[in-house]
Amino acid sequence: MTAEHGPAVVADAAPAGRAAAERAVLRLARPYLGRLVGAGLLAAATEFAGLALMATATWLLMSAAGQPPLDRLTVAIVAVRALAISRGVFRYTERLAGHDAVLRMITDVRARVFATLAARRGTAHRSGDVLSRLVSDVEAVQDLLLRVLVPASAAAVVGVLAVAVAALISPPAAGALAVGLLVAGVALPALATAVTRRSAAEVAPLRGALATDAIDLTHGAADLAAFGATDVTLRAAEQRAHRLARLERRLAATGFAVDAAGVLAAGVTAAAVVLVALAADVPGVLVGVLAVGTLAAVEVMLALVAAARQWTQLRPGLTRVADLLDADLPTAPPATGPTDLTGPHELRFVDVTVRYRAGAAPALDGVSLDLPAGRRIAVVGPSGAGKSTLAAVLTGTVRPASGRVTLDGHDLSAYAEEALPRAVGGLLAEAYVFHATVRENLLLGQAGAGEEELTAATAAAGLLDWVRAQPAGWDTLVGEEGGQLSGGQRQRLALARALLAAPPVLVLDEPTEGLDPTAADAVLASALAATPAGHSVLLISHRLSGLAELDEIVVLDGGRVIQRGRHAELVAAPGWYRDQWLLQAAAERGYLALAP
Ligand SMILES: Nc1ncnc2c1ncn2[C@@H]1O[C@H](COP(=O)(O)OP(=O)(O)OP(=O)(O)O)[C@@H](O)[C@H]1O
Repeated sequence: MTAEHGPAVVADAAPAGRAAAERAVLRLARPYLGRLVGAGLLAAATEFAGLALMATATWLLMSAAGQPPLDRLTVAIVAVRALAISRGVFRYTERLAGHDAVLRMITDVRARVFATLAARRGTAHRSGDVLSRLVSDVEAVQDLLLRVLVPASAAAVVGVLAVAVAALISPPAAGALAVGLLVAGVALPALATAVTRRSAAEVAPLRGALATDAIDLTHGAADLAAFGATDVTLRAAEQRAHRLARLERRLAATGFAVDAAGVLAAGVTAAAVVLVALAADVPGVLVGVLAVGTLAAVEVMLALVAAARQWTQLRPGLTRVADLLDADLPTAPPATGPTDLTGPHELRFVDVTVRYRAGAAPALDGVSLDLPAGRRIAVVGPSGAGKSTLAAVLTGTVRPASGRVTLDGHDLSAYAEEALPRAVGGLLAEAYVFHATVRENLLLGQAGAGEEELTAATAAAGLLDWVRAQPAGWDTLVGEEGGQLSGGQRQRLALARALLAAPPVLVLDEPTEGLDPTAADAVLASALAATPAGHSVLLISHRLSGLAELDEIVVLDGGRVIQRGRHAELVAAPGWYRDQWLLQAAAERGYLALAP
């Protein structure tokens, strides 16, 4: 088994076979099939009422021209009114039934997509990709049903009915109508799909690339300007925009050509039906009815062209949803570990190896560690040594390829995902600060914390003076990702939240990053002092200052433990720790000498 942070399991676009995605969507729709079929029948009734209205009105007008007695027209007059009203009623109920079914189904699908993505939180999806899966891809499922399947099946039903009714008047004319409807309902949609598919396949990634360009050009504006790369990036974005515009123009032009072919098909079919009906000696009024009815029926069938276009555009999204929901999830083994995690704990690493990618050098290589209740250890080492990986293994976000990590003798994977954070947690690398108030960000650590606890944790993190100096105090908004705070304040806020949460095994990954040496020493000392006596601490740090009181210091390099012991022992022995300690001490002496 390799680490959980492996390559994404989700295939992004490869279709699993023809119409496999559509079949998957229909499987999802099964519980709502009754409502969807009802919506389809109502849509067919709407279209048929429209068609019958045109035909009846034509008969009425042409018959009225011969000034027959009024009672011969009464039924048709009533029918015109009834059809006009019923068409509106059918349309309304169809929309109601269709949307009701689809919105219920979409809620299910969105929940399942969310659950699947959450279960794969270790895999490398970009946040934008996750968002698009949850929003636009799921909407593709909705559009497939409401804009493709329901209108297409309604059009097919109406087409068959129109041919059947025309056959009652004149079978040869019905034959001509059938040919016209096949052209409008089969040949033209196939043509529309063929001409749209290639351009649509190019348009979608181009639009995605343009959206990324827009984000890079706005979020990265300062860095692009600093490196003089604004013009080059802007030109690349403009070129993409021009290509997209060209493609969309071509797409629109071919779209218009297909639409024009549809109008032509309606005219030619109507002319053919009239000629065939006249040749078959159909009475004049009925020829008129057939002509207008044909125009209306072809119009209904042309809805299939729009449906086909829509379908082509929806396919990538549908395929992604279907792949996501179809793929077998790596099922977590049932949680067998204890659920009461409130007491003191013993955490052990035995010969733990972590490999992010098969074949790559391990990020942790045979690391063993003992963290009984109340013990405080620091993990130090050069950049890329595996320190954050160790913290990630500890919190259960990365699983080892070999070796064991146990909490109170039970394998970490035996604990329920939601139970583990009650025992192990803290300040992890790049802690997220929410666009909310200081208080709300802190309460995430301990939901019921009162003023006293907030004050203690914030003081220990060295942020209390700043909070008190703010006009809004605890209710100060910190901005998106803490953007209205300095880097150091953001870090202190995240540390205060971790101290407030106070899990029995507290992990602190670089808690003083971004602070100057004096502040860093003070914050580290107060944070350690604020940790209850029976709680163990695993501190990850670049700085070697302030570690003298810790029970053990573990030096990692290239994923291996190269030194371990107390601070005094390590500075006395030759090796990475002593070299680094001397270097850092000299650098900080220089910094302090320069500081005003
Ligand atoms: N998600 C990941 N996918 C692939 N490789 C990773 C991932 N995270 C870390 N690594 C690799 O694992 C190794 C250890 O990384 P880690 O972040 O644990 O080091 P670190 O000691 O915390 O470094 P730093 O002090 O710079 O934060 C590095 O070589 C890194 O490139």
